[in-house]
Amino acid sequence: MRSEETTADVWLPIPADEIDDLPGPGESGLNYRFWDGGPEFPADPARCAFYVVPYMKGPEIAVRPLAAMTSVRIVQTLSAGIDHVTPGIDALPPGVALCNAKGVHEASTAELTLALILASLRGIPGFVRGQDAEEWRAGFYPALADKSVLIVGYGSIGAAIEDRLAPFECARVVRVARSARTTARGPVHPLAELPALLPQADVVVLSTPLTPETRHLADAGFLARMKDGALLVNVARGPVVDTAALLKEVETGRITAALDVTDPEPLPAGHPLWHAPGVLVSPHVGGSTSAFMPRAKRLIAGQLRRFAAGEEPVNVLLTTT
Ligand SMILES: NC(=O)c1ccc[n+]([C@@H]2O[C@H](COP(=O)([O-])OP(=O)(O)OC[C@H]3O[C@@H](n4cnc5c(N)ncnc54)[C@H](O)[C@@H]3O)[C@@H](O)[C@H]2O)c1
Ligand SMILES: O=C(O)[C@H](O)COP(=O)(O)O
Repeated sequence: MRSEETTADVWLPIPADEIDDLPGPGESGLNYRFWDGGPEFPADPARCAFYVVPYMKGPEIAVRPLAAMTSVRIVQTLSAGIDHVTPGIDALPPGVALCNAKGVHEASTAELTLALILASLRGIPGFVRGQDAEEWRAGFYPALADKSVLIVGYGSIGAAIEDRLAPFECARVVRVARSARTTARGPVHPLAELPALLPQADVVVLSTPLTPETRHLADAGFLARMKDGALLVNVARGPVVDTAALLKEVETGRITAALDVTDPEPLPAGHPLWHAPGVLVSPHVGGSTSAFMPRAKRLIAGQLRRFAAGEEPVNVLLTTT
């Protein structure tokens, strides 16, 4: 990477001096430019070869500089989901690798999934309200033990959720992904089998990416197939659930829900989901923990070392044509 022709700009949303083990600008020919998603981005986007998309920003920010990045080779997100970047990929030249943050979010998102399942089943939100009101609200609540859990979107996060379910003595963990495969734990069922599997699950976890195929995957028909008393957990993306259909279903008290992601997001004041019966909402914090920054920095440093050495990046989800 040393010659003049290969000297290239890297746009980082984290200052270069805060990331250990980055290839030094002298040795690599890489020229680090800081952009945190603010209104001013570095001059000369046409020189950018490696763009690290600022974290937790919507498409309007993530995508804004893409059209001007005529020599970009790698677009790296710090999120697992790339739905906020895909609206901009048509503007990219061919051969650009779009890489996600596989390895960064699994542990944190799986932890939150367990927290939401346990809190919802065991009635923790009601205890917090009781404590606020100084009321002793004793009762009987469902356990996770002996329950059947269905994970829809069994990828990196789905597998991390299954890892964390292991000590809870569930009756079954059932896995669904786009297509069938076998894992050391057992089969992953194809999406076509979902309608038959839904009525058997006590807890249904959504951990798919948001794609045209998964938008409103949990629609009225999906929700109607869920067992009476079942819990729906969404840690995927808000629009994977049809919010209007979910509101109708929870109003009847037939099912409950725990949502780390909502549609719309952020959920505005006055939205009916805030006070819907049996619905626990967390503000899209699945990946937002102390584990994020060290893991994100390690990913960036590794990708840039590979880039400077002329090696292929990891976590490539697609290459533009
Ligand atoms: N709540 C959060 O803070 C948070 C954090 C990280 C990721 N996420 C979301 O979780 C998603 C999954 O992340 P991952 O790292 O596990 O991705 P992944 O690519 O490893 O796994 C996704 C799985 O979903 C399956 N899938 C895709 N389309 C499907 C469909 N139509 N029906 C059923 N399954 C389908 C795939 O086959 C794959 O097994 C991300 O795309 C992101 O949207 C949310
Ligand atoms: O997909 C993820 O990793 C998290 O949900 C954060 O995604 P975002 O940065 O696209 O909001």
